[in-house]
Amino acid sequence: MNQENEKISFTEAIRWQGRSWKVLGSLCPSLFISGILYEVSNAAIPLVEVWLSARILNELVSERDPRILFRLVVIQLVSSAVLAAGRALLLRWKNYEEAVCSQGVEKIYIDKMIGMDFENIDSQYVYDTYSQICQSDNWGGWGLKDSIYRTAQMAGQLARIVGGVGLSVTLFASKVPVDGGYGWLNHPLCLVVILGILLFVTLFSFVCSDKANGCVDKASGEIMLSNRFFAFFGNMCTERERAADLRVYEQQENVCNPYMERMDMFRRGGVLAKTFAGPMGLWNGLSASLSAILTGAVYLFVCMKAWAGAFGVGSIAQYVGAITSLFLGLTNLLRSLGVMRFNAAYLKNTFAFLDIPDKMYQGSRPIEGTADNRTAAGKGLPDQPASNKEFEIEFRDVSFKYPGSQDYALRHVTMAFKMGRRTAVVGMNGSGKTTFIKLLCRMYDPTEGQILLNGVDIRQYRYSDYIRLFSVVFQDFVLFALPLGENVAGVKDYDRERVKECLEKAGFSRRLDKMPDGLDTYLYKDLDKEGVEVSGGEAQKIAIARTLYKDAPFVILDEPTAALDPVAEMEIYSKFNDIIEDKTAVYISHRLSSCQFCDEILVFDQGRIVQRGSHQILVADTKGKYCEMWTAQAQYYQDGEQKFAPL
Ligand SMILES: Nc1ncnc2c1ncn2[C@@H]1O[C@H](COP(=O)(O)OP(=O)(O)OP(=O)(O)O)[C@@H](O)[C@H]1O
Repeated sequence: MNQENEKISFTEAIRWQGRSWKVLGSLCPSLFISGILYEVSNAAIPLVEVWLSARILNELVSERDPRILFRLVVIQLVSSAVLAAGRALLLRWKNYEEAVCSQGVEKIYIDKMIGMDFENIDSQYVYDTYSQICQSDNWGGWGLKDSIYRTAQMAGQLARIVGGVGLSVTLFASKVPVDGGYGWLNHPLCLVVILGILLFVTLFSFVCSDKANGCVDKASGEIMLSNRFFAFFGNMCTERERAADLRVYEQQENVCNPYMERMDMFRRGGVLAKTFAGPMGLWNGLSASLSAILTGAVYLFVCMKAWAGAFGVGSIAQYVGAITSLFLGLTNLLRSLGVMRFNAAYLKNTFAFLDIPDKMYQGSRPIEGTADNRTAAGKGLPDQPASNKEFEIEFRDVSFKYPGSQDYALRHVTMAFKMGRRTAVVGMNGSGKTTFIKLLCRMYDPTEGQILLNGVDIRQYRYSDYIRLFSVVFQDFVLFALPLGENVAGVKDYDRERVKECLEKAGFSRRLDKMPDGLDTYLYKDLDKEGVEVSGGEAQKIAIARTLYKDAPFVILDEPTAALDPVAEMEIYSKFNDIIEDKTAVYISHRLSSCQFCDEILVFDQGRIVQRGSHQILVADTKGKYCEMWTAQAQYYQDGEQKFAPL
């Protein structure tokens, strides 16, 4: 990131800042208003207080009129109370808006990720860009969030400058009596020298703090990489799914700790410590000493003018406060501009992520009969998914390479799904079965060839309509830590009877009876401490029920019974026809005996369909791949039977 930062010019930084204002302005306009008002009040309140205090002090050392003094003290007290209360209210408003906006910014990324072309999710570039955003946010709130705070702070700094100028004008305008020997203080050169010192110290102090920031900037690449390692190994050690492996293979000691120890960054005497204690500390120290020198110079000048009789002693506090405010405002404004430029590199990365083009799901052709019928209200609507007889899908000479891969995962696949029929897809590991399903669901588009729905290229259809044609249990399906019923229905407002029916068909009814809150029982404990843990097989049954509830014309089951016990597996197979009804079913399994009930079996080998037909036909071809796999499996079972039969 530091190399990026070097390349970003100030004009470009303003461009990225402008873009972020546009995004944030529509996302959380109230945060801009509350943030700016809060920072301005923060800058203005001390100036008001110092001005009133100066009036009181001047009165004390001059006329000492009790009525005026009383009035001034009351004004001071009331205004302090009102301003403090106003600032507290503004802070409350700003904090609230910040929390809302922070969620909004996260939502921007979530929406982008969810709406993204599936193939992009797999891409290394997307992964890197997104991790960079998360890391910079975790590390220092860099990116969109910083751009909001920076804007508000700059407004506050401007207010400090304006206030400082306003309160210090009379310092330069008021003349000392010429006969006291201090007449030279009225000389315009004196004003020029004082302003020159102010300007020089401001600029030099800015340069010092910029150098100090530069030290962190230089280390930022390493810091983020270390953060990434730390987060990765740190999270790994706390993941429940890894707990067993970590213990059995002592991975904490052998993998996590050595990696974390190798990271020099956060250790005593490491890169970060050296950066803070070394040049960065020195630059910051120099900047602070210069500020002190400036304050000293201002005190001297102001006191001399007061001594010479240009104004009352009370005004000393006002002028010192005003000049300090002016100096702080100027330095911090310059610093903020520098930080804005620094942050531009993170904004650039953020927009590189948000601008990743989504090309895949551009089709607009509607598919009749594909309304979402999962809600309770949706059930029974005339626009439910029509019978599968209306949908025929054909692969026409489809070949496919994963993005960035040189090898074809599928080669010249040509086939059509016969309506209402069951198709089994079998093959060795890595032969292309899951890839075939991913293309069918349009997670990816073919590299060559076409997939057609009712004779039309599927790219032309509206994706939301197209995906409603499928119910899929993926090999690596995931359930939500939400109530069981919502997991099955995929919506909050669902038809409870239908969910129960689907769970029963999937063989989950006995477990459902034991669920403390029935369909309302939370799965896992992430969101509810009373949530229940389900076994791998039970989770698979819930995933099958989810498939049934969706009631789509195509049902795809990728290794649907891999985690089921033999009884549950047998139940699913014996009820398979009832479960699937008249839908088109695609079934991937390594257990060839379970494919026998299918009308057609497609045998994949190295991305090609090398055989197709019914079990009887395929098994009869003794030189074919299917027969080879079948014999290997049958052998295993026969051996087993021989071994265990006597028992
Ligand atoms: N995201 C990916 N990027 C690159 N290559 C991939 C990706 N996913 C799979 N592959 C490759 O594509 C080929 C086919 O994989 P696929 O997952 O379709 O096989 P499969 O037949 O389903 O295997 P299994 O029986 O083990 O589930 C494999 O060589 C695999 O390494």
